[in-house]
Amino acid sequence: MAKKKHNELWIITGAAGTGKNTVSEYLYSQYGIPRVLTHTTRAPRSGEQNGVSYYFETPETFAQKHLIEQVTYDGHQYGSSREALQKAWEKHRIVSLVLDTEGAKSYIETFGNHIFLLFITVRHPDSLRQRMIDRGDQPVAVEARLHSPEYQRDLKLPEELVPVAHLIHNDTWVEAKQEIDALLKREAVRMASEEL
Ligand SMILES: Nc1nc2c(ncn2[C@@H]2O[C@H](COP(=O)(O)OP(=O)(O)O)[C@@H](O)[C@H]2O)c(=O)[nH]1
Ligand SMILES: Nc1ncnc2c1ncn2[C@@H]1O[C@H](COP(=O)(O)OP(=O)(O)O)[C@@H](O)[C@H]1O
Repeated sequence: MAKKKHNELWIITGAAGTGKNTVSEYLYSQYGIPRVLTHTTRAPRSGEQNGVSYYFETPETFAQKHLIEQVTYDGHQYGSSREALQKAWEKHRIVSLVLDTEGAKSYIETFGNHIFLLFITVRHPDSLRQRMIDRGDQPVAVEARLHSPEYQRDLKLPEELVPVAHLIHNDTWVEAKQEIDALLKREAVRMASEEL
C-alpha cells in the first residue's frame, strides 16, 4: 500500500542579496511551491507590500504573534508564526520559508525530517552590495546590512547545517536555475521511490 506523504517545509537561507527571494519566487512559479510569509519590524523597501513580502509589524503588534522562533537581524525583529505555517500546509503539502541561518537551525530542531534545506551562496560576495543597490535598497541600509554580524555570519553555512544543506550557487541565475532543477528532479525520484 502507498505510504501517506508527510508535509514538507523547504527552508531557503543564505546572506542578504544572495537570491533567497528570487529562488523562492522560482519555486512558486515553476513548481507551485508557495512561500509562508513571516513577520518583521523593519520598514518596507520600495516595492514591498504588507501581506505580500512580509507582514510588517510594530514592536507592539510583533509581540502579540505566536511565533515558532524569532531573531534580531541587523537591528530588526523577524519571526515566523505557527498559524501561517499551519494555514499554508492545509492548502499545500510542500511550502517554503525564507529564513536566516539561526532560524534554519531552530526549524531543523523542531521539525526534523519535515525540512528540506537550501543554502544560497555566491563565490563572489563582493557583488552583493551592487545587487542590493539595484534592488532599490537605501544606500545607508545596504551599508548597515553589509556590516551587520548577521550578514557576515550567513555568508558561510554553519557547521551544524552542513550535513543537511543543499547548496545552490547563484553567481549567475543560469547556474542557480540548473542546480535547482537538478535538485527538484532528484527529489521527485526520491519521493516516487518512497511511495512504492
Ligand atoms: N529566523 C528568521 N529569519 C527571518 C524571518 N523572516 C525573514 N528572515 C530573515 O531575516 C534576514 C533579513 O531579511 P530582509 O531584511 O528581508 O533582508 P534580505 O536578506 O536582504 O532579503 C534574511 O536572512 C531573512 O531570510 C523569520 O521569520 N525568522
Ligand atoms: N544570479 C543573479 N545575478 C544578478 N542579480 C541577481 C541574481 N539573483 C538575484 N538577483 C537580484 O539580486 C537582488 C537580491 O536578490 P534577492 O532574491 O532579493 O536576495 P535575498 O532574498 O537573498 O536578499 C534582487 O534584485 C534580484 O533580482
